[in-house]
Order: sequence, then C-alpha cells, then structure tokens
Amino acid sequence: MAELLRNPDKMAMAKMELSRTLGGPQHIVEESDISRLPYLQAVVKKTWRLHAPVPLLIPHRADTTVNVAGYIVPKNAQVLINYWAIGRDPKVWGNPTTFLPKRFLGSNVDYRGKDFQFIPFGAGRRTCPGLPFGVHMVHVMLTSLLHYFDWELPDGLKAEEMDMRDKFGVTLQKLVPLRLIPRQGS
Ligand code: HEM
Repeated sequence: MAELLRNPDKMAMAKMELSRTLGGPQHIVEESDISRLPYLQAVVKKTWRLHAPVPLLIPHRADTTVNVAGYIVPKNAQVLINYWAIGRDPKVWGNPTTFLPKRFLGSNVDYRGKDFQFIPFGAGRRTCPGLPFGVHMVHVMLTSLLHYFDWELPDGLKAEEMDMRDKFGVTLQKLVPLRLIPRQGS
C-alpha cells in the first residue's frame, strides 16, 4: 500500500485493472478473481522483492562441511541468507530500488523457490510451508483494500515526502507505520 501511494501512476494502473476486470464495488472479491489480475500480482511480487518480508530468512545450520561456489561452509556453521540484499542486487535487478511492477509482467520469475534471485518464502527443504495461505491472504487483502476504497495520505502529506525506510527484525516492517484515509471507492 505504501509503494502504491508513493507511486500514484502504479496505483491508477492497479485500480484500472480492478475496475475493468471486477466492475464496481458491488462485486464481492473472491479468491478466484486473483488469477485474472496480473498487474496486481506483479505489484505483490515487486513488493516482496523490494521489501523482503523475512529479510534474512530463518537461520539455517550446515549439517556437513560444504563448498558453495568456492566458499567453504564448515559443519555446524550458522547460515543466514541475506534475501533483502539479493532483492536489491544491481547485478540481478536493473534499477533495483525502483518500484516497477511491470518488470514481473510476462516474466516466469516466481516466488516458489526455483528462482534464487527471488525467494521471499525461502527455498529447498525448509521453505515456508505457509506459502499457499500467505500468497492467497496477501492478494485477497490487497485486492479488497483497493477494490472497495480509494486511499489518501493524511494531513496534506505528499507522496514524495513519505518515509519509506524499513525497520529490520525477523520480519521487515515500515519504520514509520503507514497512516491512510479510506474514501468510499467509485
Ligand atoms: C506472506 C506470508 C509469508 C512469508 C513471506 C513467509 C516467509 C517465510 C520464510 C522466508 C521462511 C524461512 C524459509 C527459509 O529459511 O528457507 C518461512 C518459514 C516458515 N513459515 Fe512462513 N511465510 C509466510 C506465511 C506463513 C504462514 C501463513 C505460515 C503458517 C500458517 C507460515 C509458516 C512457516 C513455518 C512453520 C516456517 C518454518 C519452516 C521450517 O523451518 O521448516 N508462514 N516463512
């Protein structure tokens, strides 16, 4: 929501897709709607790249000594994967800090753990078992927020003045919580 408020052109594209596909607010949002909303799905992917929900994934421990791309990881070493940095790596992503959902449109890059440059749910044996539930909840929640309401920043705050810094923890949060005013959607 913060990135959409800060990028009104992207908000307009997401809302246009919603009104074209679902019609007016009399349509009740359902899980089956999501597959018809490619731009909204791209917005979610873009957010999971730029604002890694679990920035260091969950700590892992090496069972045996292994050689990973020339680096020796000794047995019992604690391994942290800096997914936050991977999501902003300029060697992988052009303009890494720009919110560009259309980058994911028509792309096969997916969050299911096969594309190692985009692993918001981790990868491999300890990948997130809640992935299907998390994916559905986030899409249905965001679709509902955008479908039923228009959103405004409070107190005359301008989009370019928004503080977009992250607060790091096991999960990532906005350093300054987002405050928005809902208006009845048109
Ligand atoms: C958008 C929502 C979610 C995101 C982004 C997310 C992300 C993650 C990540 C990055 C990991 C660590 C994977 C790794 O280290 O390789 C993880 C692990 C885990 N997640 Fe999620 N998760 C989400 C929702 C959920 C939900 C809804 C549940 C349960 C209903 C859940 C349950 C778990 C559990 C139990 C683990 C530990 C798995 C293990 O260590 O074997 N997650 N999640």
